[in-house]
Amino acid sequence: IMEGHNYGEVEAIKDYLLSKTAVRPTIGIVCGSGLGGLVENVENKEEFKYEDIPGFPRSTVKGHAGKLVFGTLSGKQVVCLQGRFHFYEGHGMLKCTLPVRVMGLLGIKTMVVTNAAGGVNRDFNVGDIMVIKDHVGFPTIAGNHPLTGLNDERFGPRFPPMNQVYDSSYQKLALEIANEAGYSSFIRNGCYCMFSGPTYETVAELRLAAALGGDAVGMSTVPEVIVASHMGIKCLGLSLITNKCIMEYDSSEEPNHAEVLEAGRKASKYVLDIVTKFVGKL
Ligand SMILES: Nc1nc2ncn(CCNC(CO)CO)c2c(=O)[nH]1
Repeated sequence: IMEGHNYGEVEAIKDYLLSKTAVRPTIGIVCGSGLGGLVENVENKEEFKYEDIPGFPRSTVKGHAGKLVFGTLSGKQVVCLQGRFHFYEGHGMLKCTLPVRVMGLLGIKTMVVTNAAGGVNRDFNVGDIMVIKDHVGFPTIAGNHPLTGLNDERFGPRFPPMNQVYDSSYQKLALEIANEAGYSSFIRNGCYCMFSGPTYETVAELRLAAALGGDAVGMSTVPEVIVASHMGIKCLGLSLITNKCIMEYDSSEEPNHAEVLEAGRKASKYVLDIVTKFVGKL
């Protein structure tokens, strides 16, 4: 099949899942590195391992469980992706974003996407939570894009607008929730820059991101948000800052995945609190 034409594949997975659960989710939640604990507050959980879902990709990254979790959160019917697919794992962009298309056909109208990210903005600290207001997708700008190839109008339009991709009322609500919860000292609002990974960025690449107004960098989220927005799903993005990017040549430090997972575990309770309250207020 020509790339970009996976409606039938997605529909078959949707039909399989609808036959297995009575949950009809209106909200999808994507859990980032070390943020799998987000599903702790979900009640009446019904879990499907990715490998048990016919046609679903396999997750390969440490810290990503690989489960689709249906249930109720703050009184709303939700579906959570516990473990996401990254472009750096070698999945094409179509496969990376297939779970979002499945959630779209399941009927979600809102997607909350969380990720771990490196802090580029020098005011950011480890443990900060950044409400995403916009993104720069280096891979998608270069053509590694989930919407290239044939466009299936049943998903969305050929040329989708991207100027409102992070819903401004959702950003406002998330910031209000965080400030009311007493998180004002570590809640941020900024721009997320995606690099393909798996390498972390060079100093020059980080300076490029900063020059473009980037506040945080990561290796995910952009493809999922593009595909969700294409399907008319409104998005809220939350980046947990797990490390400060090294932007000097004479630094002896090195970024590593262990510190990302550790910081994620420590601060995930705040992300969980914001998401739980956000879902309740929709
Ligand atoms: N400099 C930098 N720091 C980061 N901390 C978390 N991530 C997000 C990537 N997370 C995993 C892979 O999913 C690698 O730690 C990054 C990143 O991409 N770059």
